[in-house]
Amino acid sequence: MNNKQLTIIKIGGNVIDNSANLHQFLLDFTALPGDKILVHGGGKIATELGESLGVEAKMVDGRRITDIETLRIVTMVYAGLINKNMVAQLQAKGSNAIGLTGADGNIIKAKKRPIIKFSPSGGDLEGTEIDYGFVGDLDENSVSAETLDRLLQAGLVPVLCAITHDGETQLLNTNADTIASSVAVAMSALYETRLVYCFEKKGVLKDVNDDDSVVREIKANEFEGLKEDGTVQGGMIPKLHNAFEAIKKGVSAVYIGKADELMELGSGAFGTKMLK
Ligand SMILES: Nc1ncnc2c1ncn2[C@@H]1O[C@H](COP(=O)(O)OP(=O)(O)O)[C@@H](O)[C@H]1O
Ligand SMILES: CC(=O)N[C@@H](CCC(=O)OP(=O)(O)O)C(=O)O
Repeated sequence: MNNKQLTIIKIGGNVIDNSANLHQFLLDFTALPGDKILVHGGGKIATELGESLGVEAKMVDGRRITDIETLRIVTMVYAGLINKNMVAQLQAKGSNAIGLTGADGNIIKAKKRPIIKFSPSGGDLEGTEIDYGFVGDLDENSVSAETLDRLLQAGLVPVLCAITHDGETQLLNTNADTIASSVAVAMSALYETRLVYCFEKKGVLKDVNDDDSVVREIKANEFEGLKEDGTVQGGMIPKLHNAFEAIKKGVSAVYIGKADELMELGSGAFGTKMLK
């Protein structure tokens, strides 16, 4: 058992898009004790900028089809606009943040997703071939835990965006929930690691329209049933998949909850906790 503790927090695009919510979240993040890493998305902002430039967003199974035009947009939005603004805000709040893509320091090396047959159960796209374009998939060797550890030991707070690379000049777009999960798994070799997904709802909800219907704990073997009965849908499906992957592969604790309730994390009253 590692005695060093680390918290990895992922913040989604709906919170980033609201400046008051983002400001409060970054204050709470700064106040959180101990070593920490922030992973951010920003899908909503990339979609809006794309639309204003005449590039329509195409999502399949919660993942963005990333052609060359889209890759330019997401690189500008995630690695530039969002990442650098977040670092500047964290610096002003007293967190010594350093903003990084997966190419910086070779922190996350991904593999371009091959053209795959899409087979959701009963979906319209069943059997069709999908080319996701410049989307990067991660495996157990993708994240350099040693490099992240060196940054933490230097007193820095890594702020990772959803851009990775293949090591051969190509930048790739990787879902931020997946990055958070893979970083947490890799870091759990060195630290006792907890992973926290923050978004705009109070946790995984029994009824997505009732904000107070939070499910406090979900066991891995309950996930399939929640998908089948429609309790979890859309972006929540890949988020839960990533959450359970992390728990299965050695992360000590995984939570999904509301960004502005982050201060409740230690009290046991924060969001939904994933169980093995
Ligand atoms: N049972 C559920 N509980 C909470 N949210 C759910 C549920 N089922 C589907 N969702 C949807 O999942 C969304 C979160 O997924 P996503 O948009 O990918 O998150 P993020 O903003 O972190 O990227 C919520 O905004 C909500 O609309
Ligand atoms: C491949 C892929 O889908 N990448 C994501 C990366 C951003 C992200 O994950 O943003 P949120 O966390 O705000 O959804 C995308 O471009 O939407």
